[in-house]
Amino acid sequence: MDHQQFILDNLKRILDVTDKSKAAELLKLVSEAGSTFIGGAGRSLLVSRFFAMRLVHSGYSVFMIGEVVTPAIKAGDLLILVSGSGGTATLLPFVKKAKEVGAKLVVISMKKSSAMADVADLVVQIGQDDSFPLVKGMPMGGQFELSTLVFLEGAISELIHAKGLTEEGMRALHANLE
Ligand SMILES: O=P(O)(O)OC[C@H]1O[C@](O)(CO)[C@@H](O)[C@@H]1O
Repeated sequence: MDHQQFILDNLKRILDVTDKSKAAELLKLVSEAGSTFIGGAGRSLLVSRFFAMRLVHSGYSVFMIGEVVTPAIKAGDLLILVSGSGGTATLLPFVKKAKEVGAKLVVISMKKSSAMADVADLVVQIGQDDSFPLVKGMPMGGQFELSTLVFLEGAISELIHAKGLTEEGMRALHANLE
């Protein structure tokens, strides 16, 4: 068995039924926001970090939830949560706080309805409701995490082309204390 091909085939199956127009809707909310706050749990958090870094390289004001220097979210800001289930208990207080202060909420999830999705301004559903059967070799949230990573990389490519961002310009915004 070709395990790399197996993974790529699964990601393609999921992304083929994902609504790609949601990428533009997501980017529009980021561009309209004061600052964008991003988070998730576990491997979903790691995927969200990939996206956050590229938004910084694209010139946006972005914070990861939970860093000691992360400021308060306020009206006009945007909260983006990556959560396959849309119900991870540790993230729900962030949803409540964002709503309380008048920030907008985007949930990137494999479910179109969940505790988070049901109160979101935008749900970016990766795949469809039946796109994530148990697959031996891609345990737990693996299918969601990797297909979300590719979806968000696609969104960044869309942004780069739309805004004419350059390699040099993005590199200049990359951390220089890394
Ligand atoms: O994406 P969800 O549903 O919020 O779940 C996050 C959980 O999934 C995992 O990423 C495992 O796949 C865990 O690390 C984490 O606890």
